[in-house]
Order: sequence, then C-alpha cells, then structure tokens
Amino acid sequence: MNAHVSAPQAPALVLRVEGLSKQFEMHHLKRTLFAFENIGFDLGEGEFILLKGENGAGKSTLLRTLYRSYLPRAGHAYYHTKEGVIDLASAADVDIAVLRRREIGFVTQFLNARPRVAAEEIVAEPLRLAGMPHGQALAEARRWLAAFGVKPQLWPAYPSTFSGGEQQKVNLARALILPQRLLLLDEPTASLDRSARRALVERLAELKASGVAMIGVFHHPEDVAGLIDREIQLETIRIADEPDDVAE
Ligand SMILES: Nc1ncnc2c1ncn2[C@@H]1O[C@H](COP(=O)(O)OP(=O)(O)OP(=O)(O)O)[C@@H](O)[C@H]1O
Repeated sequence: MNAHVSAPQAPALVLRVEGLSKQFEMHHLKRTLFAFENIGFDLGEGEFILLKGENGAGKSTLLRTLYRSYLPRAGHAYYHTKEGVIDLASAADVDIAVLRRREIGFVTQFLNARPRVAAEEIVAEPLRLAGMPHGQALAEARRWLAAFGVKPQLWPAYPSTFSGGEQQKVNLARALILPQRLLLLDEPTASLDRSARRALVERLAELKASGVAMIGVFHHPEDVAGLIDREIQLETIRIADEPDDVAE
C-alpha cells in the first residue's frame, strides 16, 4: 500500500516584502538618516510576526511604511487581495485609501479623537461604514467598550476629555471591531491596565484564528507570546555620514 503523506499546506500569502528600505532626509542638518534597509519577509493568513529591535531601530517606521504613511526609498511590499496583487510601496493613494477602509488596519496607542463625537459612535463607525444598521452597530460597539473596560457612563461622552488609558481603549475597540486581513500593531498595549491587555490579547487570538495576518511591536512581548509565529529583528543602522567620522 502506498501511504501518501502530504506536506502541511502553507497559509495563503497576504504580504511579501522585498528589499524594503526607508531613509529620512534631515535637510536642516544636511544628513540622511537610514531607518531600515533591505527588509524582506512573507506573511500568510493567520500568521503573527513580532518586530524586535532597540529604540530607533525602525520598527514604527516599518509599520508606517507598510501602512503607506511613508513612501519607502526602495523595495516592494506586495499585498495579495482576492482580486490581485498590489504593491503598497508604489500603489496610488486612492487604492491605499480603499485598502485602509476595507483590509488593512493600523493600531497604535494614540487616539485621533474627533471633537464632539461620542465614544460609542467612534467605535461603531467602521461597522456602519460596512453597512450595519446603526442600532446594531451601537450595540456591538458597547459590547467592545465593555470588553476593554470602558465604564458605561463614558460611552456617550466625548473621548477628548478621557484619560490616556481610556482613550487608548476606545481606539483599540474601534480598530479591532471589524476584522481586517492585515493588522499593523504599534505598541497597542502601552499604558493599558491588565484586564484591558487581556481583552486585547483575547481579541487578537480570535482574529488570528479567523485568518487575520498581523505584524506588531510590543513593549511587553510576553503578553502575546502564545500568538507569535516568527520574529524579525531590526538592526540599528550606523553610518559614518561625514568623511571626518570615519575612523583612521
Ligand atoms: N518623520 C521622521 N523624520 C525624521 N526621522 C525620523 C522620522 N520618524 C522616525 N525617524 C527616525 O527613524 C529612526 C527609526 O525610528 P522608529 O520610530 O521607527 O524607531 P523604533 O524602532 O520604533 O523605536 P522605539 O523602540 O524607540 O519606538 C529613528 O532614528 C528616528 O529618529
């Protein structure tokens, strides 16, 4: 009898990064600052990559470049959609805007609080934009605000008056309420209390199990130890940028 053993199938590719580099021109100092150089990796559905490196190694800049807040100097970031492949490094802004609305989420510790919009409306908005009726979206938003430990009396209030931790919880609830295909996580647990951290990790585990791909920087990586598939270490690039700096 011929036993046929098939190799485990690799998860469907979500992102292939090749030779990605980013530098900042410090015009006033007439210097170039190299944030990261020649980064490459693959990320599949349901995979979680932890970004590591010392302060200033370029972790946040890499996440922002993948979200296209920054344009890279060189390289590619091929994002695989159901319709085809799009290079995040060179796609038109209008295509990036569509991806940000539907597929790629960016989660930070900072809330971009809008004046005179209630916390529960801010959290419900992604569901409403996706077509959910208002009442249902609000109910779901309240469920998530409760899960992250935001007190019910704050739900109809404006987050601009909230504490830093409360604002962060609103931000996380909004960012994670609608499953996306790719989540970029920039220290989302910073300044969260323990129960909110637990709620966040539970939600990330749920999203991972449903196939969401994630790349994240975590101040306390032990929080997400059970989710990590691979780690990428970014090295701080030291360049002697003036002839005088070169050791004799
Ligand atoms: N907009 C910018 N203009 C100029 N330089 C920048 C800019 N953003 C980041 N940098 C520089 O790029 C380098 C990488 O910064 P980045 O914030 O990505 O590091 P990090 O690894 O996330 O650091 P940390 O662990 O401290 O958060 C740093 O030297 C920083 O000063």
